[in-house]
Amino acid sequence: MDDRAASPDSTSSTLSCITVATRLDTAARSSIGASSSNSTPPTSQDDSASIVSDATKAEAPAETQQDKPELEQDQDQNTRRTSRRSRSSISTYNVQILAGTAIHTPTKYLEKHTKNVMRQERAVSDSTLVNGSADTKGKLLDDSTEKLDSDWVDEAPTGPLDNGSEDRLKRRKSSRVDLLKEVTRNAMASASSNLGKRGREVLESGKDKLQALRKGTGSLRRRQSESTIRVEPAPKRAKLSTVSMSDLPTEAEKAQEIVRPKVKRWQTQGLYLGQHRDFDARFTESKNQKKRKSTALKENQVLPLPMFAGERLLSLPYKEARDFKLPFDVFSPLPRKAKPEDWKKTSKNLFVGDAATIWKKSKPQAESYCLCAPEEGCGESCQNRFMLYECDSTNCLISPEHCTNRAFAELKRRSKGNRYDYGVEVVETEDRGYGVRAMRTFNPHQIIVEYAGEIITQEECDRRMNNEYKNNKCYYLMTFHNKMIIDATRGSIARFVNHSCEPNCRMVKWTVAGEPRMALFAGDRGIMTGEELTYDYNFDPFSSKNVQECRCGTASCRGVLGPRSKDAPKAKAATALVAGAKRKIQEVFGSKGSRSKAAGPNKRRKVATIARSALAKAKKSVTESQGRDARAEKEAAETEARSASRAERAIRRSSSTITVASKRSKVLRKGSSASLSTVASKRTIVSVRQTTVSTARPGALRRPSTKLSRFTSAVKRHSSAIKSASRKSVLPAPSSPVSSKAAAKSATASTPTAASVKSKVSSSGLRQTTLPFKPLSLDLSTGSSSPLAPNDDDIDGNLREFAALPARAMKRPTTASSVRSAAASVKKNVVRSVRGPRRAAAVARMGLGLGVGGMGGLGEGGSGSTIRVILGEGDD
Ligand SMILES: C[S@@+](CC[C@H](N)C(=O)[O-])C[C@H]1O[C@@H](n2cnc3c(N)ncnc32)[C@H](O)[C@@H]1O
Repeated sequence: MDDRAASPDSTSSTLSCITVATRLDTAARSSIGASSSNSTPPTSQDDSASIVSDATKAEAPAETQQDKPELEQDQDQNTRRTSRRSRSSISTYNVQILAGTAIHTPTKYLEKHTKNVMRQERAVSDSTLVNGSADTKGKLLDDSTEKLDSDWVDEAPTGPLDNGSEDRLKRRKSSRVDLLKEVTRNAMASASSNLGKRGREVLESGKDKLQALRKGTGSLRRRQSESTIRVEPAPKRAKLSTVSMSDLPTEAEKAQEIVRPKVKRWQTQGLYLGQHRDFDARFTESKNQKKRKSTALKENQVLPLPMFAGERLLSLPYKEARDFKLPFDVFSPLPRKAKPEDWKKTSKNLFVGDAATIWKKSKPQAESYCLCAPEEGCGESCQNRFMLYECDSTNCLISPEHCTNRAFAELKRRSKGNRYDYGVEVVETEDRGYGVRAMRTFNPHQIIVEYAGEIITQEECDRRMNNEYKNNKCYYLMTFHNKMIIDATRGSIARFVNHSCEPNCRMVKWTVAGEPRMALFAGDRGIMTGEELTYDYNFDPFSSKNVQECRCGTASCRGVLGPRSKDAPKAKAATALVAGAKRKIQEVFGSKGSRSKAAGPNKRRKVATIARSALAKAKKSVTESQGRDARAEKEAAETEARSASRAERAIRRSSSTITVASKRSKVLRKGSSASLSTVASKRTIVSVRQTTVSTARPGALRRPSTKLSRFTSAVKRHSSAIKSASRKSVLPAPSSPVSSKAAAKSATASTPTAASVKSKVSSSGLRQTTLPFKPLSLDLSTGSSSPLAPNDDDIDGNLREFAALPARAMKRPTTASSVRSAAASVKKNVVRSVRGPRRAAAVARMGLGLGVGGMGGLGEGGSGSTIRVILGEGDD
């Protein structure tokens, strides 16, 4: 070990010290790579090349800087690149070796001739020095400093080594140091021919420096001489060459050496092992594989790992499955891909055949506009929401970011995202064919997926049922709009959603940009990831033949796909039983007067007893089934009556206390040359009856009633608001009259109270007992309004849509100033709606000179906590 300490021979430093000839470096590396047997085991399959790499790691001792002379340390610092430690992890791949083109010295040869090599080191050094090609720093070999200095060499023992040294030499097992020496020797030998003039000069100067150093540094010299030097007297150069040449491997040997397969060492422990559930880290991979194949390995049923426990619970057959859900962030179910074969996909409604024509003719005329303020965000009180109209830029003033009533727009956005944004997938169920599962959570009432398909007429549906689908087990038909039908045989994923008597979703029809569209929405509880999506089909089987057993497995399962009142098939079965029994009796006893003579009296008696009991049973069954029917019908009737009375009450209350007006009006102007004439407020016609959600659904009865109850509570809130407003507020007269007529009007209405406003509203005919509202025309020039003719759209080509009343103007104009500002903003909008040369006139009339010409009635809004300004008869 001393010799190592004395000579800084770490591989890295050795290599880095060859600054003048980079080829030496390359040669040295290739030799190392070729002959190293001390590689680090590879850690992956692709890492086989690493078997031959990284020879620099293992055995070179850590050298200490204190052991070196000062100058040497300086030189080291200047020339050394990175530390051995930091380089050790870098795998080096010797391309020459891998390609089989490297000229190298096999390890075998090196080991065999270790001794020779050791002995010849000195000779090599000498010879290279003669040729002027030694390493400049004299650090390549342990004892290179000795070789450079003849005095020093003289001090070294020249005879046979002492016993200790010889032993140590014998004990040396590793060929590494020898290898390094061999490499260096080769490098130096080749350097002698490769070095140019300059290189040789550097070499010489290095030699001089070392000599100077030696002279001045007695301590180093002493240390060197004290150390056991294992170098033997230099053999003759001729001998070296003879030995080297004779022992060089032949070409065949080299080739064999190169192609010899490298043994791959597999990692048996570590982070990425045991990723499959049957892996046991205590065993080898092969043993694990064997175990996996044998059925003997049973999963720990009591305490399985959490991830596997969750998976197991979720994958149990649904009857055994426990009521258990892992949160999404703990267990994200991997999609079990089901690929339905005959599914032609489309995510948009396609009108087919006559349906397109019918659709164009029967486009819904009714419109809805919302009056929500931005802070309300089109929430529960939004009129559009209430009417199942989606808000958009044409019917809502709120920006899309703040409006929460744009479900289909959200769906469109989501469909452009990734599959988890989209959030649903087809899965195979145990006993109901395919189904749909949520891949994410959904909030209560959030849109999930659109039910899209081909829109066909009833006739086309019949044709398809009788021809194309006559052998089908599943139909994907749903009543849509105006007696049209959505056929989702070619349709969206929603067609796979199964029925449940306790569903977690609802299928709802909305009007989006004037078109009806169906979509599946989350129910009141919301949806968890992994949950199967279901809705109540309220299936109409058309005939008893089509009645299907329900396998939803819920507590309140009705037993069939359809409403409970469809117990009719059972009743029918009972009736058939009675008829069968009667027939039997007749067969036995024969018809009246012609009793069968064939049967003996005993047999007749026996059969008669059986027949009587059968008849009694059948009758009992009929009675029971009739009783069930009656009860079901009674229940249905009660529910309907309850809903109807609730609806009636709500309407009565609403009509007695408020007048709901739509926000959007249309300004109709008669294009006379002289004046800005008639501005008609064409009121939106909406009907509560339009809230039919989807056809033939008892749920549809419930839904409007829920809506109505919400509506009713909104109405109540407004009633109390108006009452308190009427107590508080006194509305002053508008400050600047519009015209003499308007001035007169405003004078008469100088101090309108809430009550007077109410009475005014009622006298103007705006007060409605039933919806829809009567449309009014508003004459700005005269300040009067009158009910519009039913078809008032033909006023003239200057018809313009009245810019919606700003939401601000809708908010509680209970004080004089707020009323004034509301009125002003109405006027501004009227003016804004006028374009072209008449605008100036309008501005003149409505704006500066004219001021506020009096407000319409102050009524209660239909929703939320706002009180809405209504342009009524006699108003500007
Ligand atoms: C619109 S498809 C639903 C998707 C269907 N499971 C499939 O594989 O294509 C309706 C059919 O699914 C089956 N189905 C849906 N819900 C069911 C339930 N709760 N019980 C039994 N069958 C059901 C019935 O065969 C029904 O006719």
